Amino acid sequence: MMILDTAITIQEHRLASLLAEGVRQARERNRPVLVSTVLRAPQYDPLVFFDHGARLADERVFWSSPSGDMVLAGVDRAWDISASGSTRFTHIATAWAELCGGALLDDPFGMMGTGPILMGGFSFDPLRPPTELWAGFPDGLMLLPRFLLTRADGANWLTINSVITPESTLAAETEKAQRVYELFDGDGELAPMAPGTIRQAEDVPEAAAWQEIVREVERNLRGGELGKVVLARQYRVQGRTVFNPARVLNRLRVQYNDCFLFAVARGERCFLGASPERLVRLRHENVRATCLAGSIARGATPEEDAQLGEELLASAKDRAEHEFVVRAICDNLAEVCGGRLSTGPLSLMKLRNIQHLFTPIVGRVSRGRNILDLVERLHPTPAMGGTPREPAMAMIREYEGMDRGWYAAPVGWIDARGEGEFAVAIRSALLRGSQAVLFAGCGIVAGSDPAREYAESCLKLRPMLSVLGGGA
Ligand SMILES: C=C(O[C@@H]1C=C(C(=O)O)C=C[C@H]1O)C(=O)O
Repeated sequence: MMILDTAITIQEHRLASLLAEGVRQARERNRPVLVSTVLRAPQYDPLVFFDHGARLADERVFWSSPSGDMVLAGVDRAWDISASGSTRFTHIATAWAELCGGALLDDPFGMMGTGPILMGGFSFDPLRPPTELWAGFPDGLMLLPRFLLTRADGANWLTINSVITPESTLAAETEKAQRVYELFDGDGELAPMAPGTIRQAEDVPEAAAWQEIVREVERNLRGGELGKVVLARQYRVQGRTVFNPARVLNRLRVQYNDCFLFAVARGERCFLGASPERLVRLRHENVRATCLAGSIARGATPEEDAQLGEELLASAKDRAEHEFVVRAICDNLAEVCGGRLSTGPLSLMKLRNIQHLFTPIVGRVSRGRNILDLVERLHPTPAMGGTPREPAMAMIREYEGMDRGWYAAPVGWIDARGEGEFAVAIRSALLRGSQAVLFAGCGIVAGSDPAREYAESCLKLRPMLSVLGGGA
């Protein structure tokens, strides 16, 4: 047994015998064998763990549910499952179930968010040809981290995953697993980010051109069959120095703690954000989904703020935009929840610089469902695509003229039982070195005003822009 300063205690003989059994089984069964060990971990900041991971590996993932209730920091890849096209969700779910089927688990605790967990995401539209911007982010990519630090209910857990193939050797697998010690090195603090780190920024397309697109789409919506189409745009930023994802996440954690924080880092690119929008959660057959659509600014005073909230609640246009989302989510979940589905009251979700109309949905599914099945049914909701779904997607392809990549698409995790949680990857940016591409979109309905939609998209860019150093 080896005890380190950081008090991570690994029973190395136990890990070694599990790995040896994995090597034996992989050869005997002539297939990959997943081996997973869960340990108690010290009170170490998962974000520091994520930051240290950059020294060790090209691939890192981060997830935090609102208020940090469940934090997952994954470093290095033990395995991945990628997929393209319209079968991407089922392909990944099937391959994952197969891998978990023959797994060797050493987990005396059984805590949610520990053990074998796949983390990653999907592109918004698998029918749109990909571009260089999103290289390394295919239609679907879920990573099994080699090392996963979980914070749940105030305690930390460390999972070490290995996937052993018939070609693996015990010595190589042991050596890879033991690199975990390097992640707990150092003082456990993140260096702060220097303020004013942005040198230059531009709207893509240019503001007037984007408003022209909104105008044209709005014209199409008047009297047509389409109810709503979401149009997005980019804001491209050039930093003074390379953006460090962990420091950016650290600022998001301070300023947007009520959101889902997520990051998927692959080589020099990192997609990250702070999204207020859950797509769906599945835990013990209980489903939760979020309808979020309809937006207005926060007020400078409590009175003004309350007045703006009232204005949003009374706005027929925003209510219509919101209702499309509620109806679609209920319809899509009704197929699996039947009558065990209920819609909470409409209220306001107040975020740091924007407020939204919000309706929670809860339901129950029968045993054996997996979260990816629910993600497939729900994505894209009319909050990100439009309604009806297919014609709205076709219109986005025709008018938007950009590669959304993983923006506005599902990002999250699934465990070995098929449970997990996905958020919608909005309020997000793709970092690459000292460059960042930020994304924001707005629901367009008949009667939408291009200038107001542009202003709303600016509000939605603000969270990422402020943490990148571009003002409040
Ligand atoms: C598309 C975005 O946000 C979505 C669009 C909203 C709207 O149009 O009112 C509100 C919340 C989100 O569902 C984004 O932030 O990029």
